[in-house]
Amino acid sequence: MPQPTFTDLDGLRALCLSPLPCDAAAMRHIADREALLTKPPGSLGRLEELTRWLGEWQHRSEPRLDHVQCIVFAGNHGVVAQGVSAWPAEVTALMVRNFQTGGAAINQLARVADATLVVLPLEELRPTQDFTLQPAMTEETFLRVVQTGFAAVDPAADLLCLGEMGIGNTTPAAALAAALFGGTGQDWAGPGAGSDDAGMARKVEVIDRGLERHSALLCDPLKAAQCLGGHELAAMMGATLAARMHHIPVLLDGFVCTAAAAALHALHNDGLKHCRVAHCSAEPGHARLSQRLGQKPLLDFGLRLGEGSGAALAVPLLRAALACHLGMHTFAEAGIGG
Ligand SMILES: O=C(O)c1ccc[n+]([C@@H]2O[C@H](COP(=O)([O-])O)[C@@H](O)[C@H]2O)c1
Ligand SMILES: Cc1cc2nc[nH]c2cc1C
Repeated sequence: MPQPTFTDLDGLRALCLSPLPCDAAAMRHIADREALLTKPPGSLGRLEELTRWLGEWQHRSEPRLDHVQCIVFAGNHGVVAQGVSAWPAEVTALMVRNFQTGGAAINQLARVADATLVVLPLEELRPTQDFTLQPAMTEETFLRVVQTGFAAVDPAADLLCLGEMGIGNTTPAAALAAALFGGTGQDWAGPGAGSDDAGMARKVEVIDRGLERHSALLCDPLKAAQCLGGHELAAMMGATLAARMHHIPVLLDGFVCTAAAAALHALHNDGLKHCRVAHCSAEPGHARLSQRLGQKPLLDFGLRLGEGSGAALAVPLLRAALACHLGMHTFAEAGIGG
């Protein structure tokens, strides 16, 4: 498939609204085999549903997980100047270096998941604009980072794990969630990477000011993502869209990643059907956000790290689902039953 070029929001919107290439026949084939395996029907619970989901989106009646790609997008945020994070913006670049030298949690979890890790700092880590004063990104910058995210996806991947790093990014994520699903800063803000009560109060107020400033545009999910989001959020949205076009199922990570992808759901009710929320973050808004997307996170481990950590952690679960589906004997093969 040729790489699309996003020159305006309407072109991007058209792709977001284009038909969803799922494969119902592959899913039926998997369900038919599942019924023959040596176990009471349905007894492998959600593992069975996950195998069908992989086949439906990979377009394979025998799904594979030979090549798992994990992408961590990194960006900085203008709103950090307003004291919305417990950490200074410089930590974003320092953590990118840590990813590149193998020292972060995601390096270990990606290795355990047998995933190829790609780390992509966006816009040379220049911060977005402060969204309480102006749109976080111009339309041009927004489209450029969406495109970068789209292009980062390996079309040959069997599964994509998405993650991010960006000091301050739980603030744009909460603002975007409020814009897409309603509510205020109070409804969607959480402690992020460790904000105290005073930091949380600043965050709530910053989100509310952003919602107020851009209120005229927020009925459009793409405008909301441009005005309130961030570089790494826009790139994750682009990567999620690319994965759908390339028939690659996606594991979304925590609150920030899910909020970024949620714009696709807001544009089209089925826009995230090829995605699963991998875990429920301890960030309080994440459970509600997952619910609004009709998603039940696969794991609930109290993680609140980002980096794609929860997505990588869920990969062995998918490998387990496939191992059972592909490796088990049927009743006939095992000589059980009449
Ligand atoms: O996505 C999540 O569930 C999540 C929850 C808490 C913190 N984070 C990470 O923490 C950073 C943002 O926190 P903050 O407080 O600076 O907005 C950013 O690098 C995220 O990857 C991410
Ligand atoms: C140290 C640190 C590591 C992170 N990884 C993702 N977000 C993070 C935020 C901080 C502060």
